[in-house]
Amino acid sequence: MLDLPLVARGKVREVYDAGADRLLLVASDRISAYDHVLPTPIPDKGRVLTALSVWWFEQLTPVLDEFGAGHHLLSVTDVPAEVAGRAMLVRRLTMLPVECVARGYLSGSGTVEYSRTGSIRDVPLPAGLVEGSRLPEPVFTPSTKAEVGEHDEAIDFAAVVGLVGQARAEELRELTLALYRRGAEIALDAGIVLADTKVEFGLSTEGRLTLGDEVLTPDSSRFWPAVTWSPGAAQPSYDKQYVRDWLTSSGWDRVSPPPELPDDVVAATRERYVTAYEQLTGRRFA
Ligand SMILES: CCOC(=O)Cn1cc(-c2ncnc(N)c2C#N)cn1
Repeated sequence: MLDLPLVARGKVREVYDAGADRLLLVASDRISAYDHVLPTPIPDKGRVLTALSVWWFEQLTPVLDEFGAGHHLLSVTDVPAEVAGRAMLVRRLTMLPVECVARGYLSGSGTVEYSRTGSIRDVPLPAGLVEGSRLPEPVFTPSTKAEVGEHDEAIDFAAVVGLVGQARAEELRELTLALYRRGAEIALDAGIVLADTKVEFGLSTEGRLTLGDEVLTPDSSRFWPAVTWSPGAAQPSYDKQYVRDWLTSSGWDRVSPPPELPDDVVAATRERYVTAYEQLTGRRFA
């Protein structure tokens, strides 16, 4: 355990108090599937996803600049040795109470909502879309942060206005969609469909809108292999499909504590994270 005060613990990450206006975001090697944290870690997952977030912060800085916004990353080297490579020293922000989700494709809860209403939230969509369909335009589908262990609650744009005001709500929507568009474009060039993503923003001590949290990782986004993309059924997850398929084949009931993963599934899943990083960034994962 780090000798820093723990601020928050998520399924696969922790946030520590790193002193004067700083936090330490630590990514673990834990993996979650079907809303359960699995008992078997995926070696290097934390390091790969941290390296990916750092790279995305670099790639998305021009988009942030267009909006006069910043990001919270300060350092990945000025961190305790025991978490080196899987920790980000970040600026402490006043987080805005909105999970900013952008969807470029129809999937999961989006498909359910669409099949009932022909739209997602307050955004009408054309008829005939199916699971996995690319949307005509990316859609902003915010939610409020749930308590740890609960599901985030979908809210509409009016509710965002109620939380942060009209101007800020519009800024969050436009910036979230701009970040998603740029990320989706870069990802598709690398053979990965970025189906959707969740980003979080806060205000810096100077009152500047600042991108926080992790960015465009397989934990905060749906990554699908572009080569297998085929609307009409659930798309295979780029990184979690081996785990999901093995869990299903194992007969696990998805309620009792999940079983340990076999070594080959662990190794194949680690390889998917490393490959995603190397394909996206063009850099070797050390
Ligand atoms: C364990 C998982 O929980 C979270 O990451 C959510 N969270 C974000 C913060 C935060 N708070 C102030 N400033 C920031 N820069 C951040 C960030 N990122 C706290 N919890």
